[in-house]
Amino acid sequence: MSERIKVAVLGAAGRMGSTVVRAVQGADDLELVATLDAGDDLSAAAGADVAIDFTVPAVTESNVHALIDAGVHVVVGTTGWDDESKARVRDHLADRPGVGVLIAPNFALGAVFAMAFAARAAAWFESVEVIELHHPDKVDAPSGTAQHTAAAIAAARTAAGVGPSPDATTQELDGARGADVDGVRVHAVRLRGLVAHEEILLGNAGEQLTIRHDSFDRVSFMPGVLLGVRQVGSHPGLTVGLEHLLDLG
Ligand SMILES: NC(=O)c1ccc[n+]([C@@H]2O[C@H](COP(=O)([O-])OP(=O)(O)OC[C@H]3O[C@@H](n4cnc5c(N)ncnc54)[C@H](O)[C@@H]3O)[C@@H](O)[C@H]2O)c1
Ligand SMILES: O=C(O)C1=N[C@H](C(=O)O)CCC1
Repeated sequence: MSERIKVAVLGAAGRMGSTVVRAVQGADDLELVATLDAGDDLSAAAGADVAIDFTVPAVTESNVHALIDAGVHVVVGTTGWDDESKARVRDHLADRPGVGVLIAPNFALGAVFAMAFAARAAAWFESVEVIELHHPDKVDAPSGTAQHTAAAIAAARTAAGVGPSPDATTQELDGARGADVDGVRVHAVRLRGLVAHEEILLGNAGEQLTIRHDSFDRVSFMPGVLLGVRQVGSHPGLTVGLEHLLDLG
């Protein structure tokens, strides 16, 4: 058998991190060499080939820079990334050829396909809005997935020369029309009992297309996380979105 990939998990005590630890332990080609949570010394991850970060938006970027310095590939599921923080990682990686970082707002395969289908359809519908629905312990809104979805929809509509969704609202309570992500309205629901869900609503005169994805359990993210771990070393530089590993990018 070829050598196993040495894996470190950051945020290992969390909802996602603990699920990832079990998934790595269950994979014959992976070896769990470090589990870290808040307060642990990041240098414990330096012996890994790949580190997986499911921490919190406030710390994920500094974790990634430290791991790049240590020459460790990184698979990032933590959300909260913006254009500036991604640009800083891209610049850092330019000085560390061979190191790969994959940032994916959603590792559930169905969610990645839902985003891709929505972006393809978006140029053909007059109206489009995104609704994301999550458990109430989530700290960021709107979800990273919804922002990634809206950005892809906006890019597809711009490329096709489609204008903004029609909206006659002139009077509103703050927030009633949701957040504006690249011109696409995004609404966030927080409800006990939910895990991670997204609907993309597309409307034309006389018809509606609804694309919906549901993660009922965090195990849904594991095939995508493991795919990222196995492939990140062959994708030097920064990759944003699992779609690029599924030939959907
Ligand atoms: N990409 C995806 O598919 C996907 C799926 C689910 C969740 N997420 C994202 O993953 C992140 C984590 O979600 P969660 O539900 O597991 O949160 P959580 O709060 O359950 O877990 C976060 C963990 O990170 C730990 N942590 C905090 N600071 C740390 C540090 N400096 N070093 C190491 N660990 C640290 C916390 O103690 C906690 O155990 C969120 O940003 C969430 O949006 C992404
Ligand atoms: O539970 C969370 O938190 C999730 N966060 C990601 C996001 O913000 O898109 C992915 C789904 C679950």
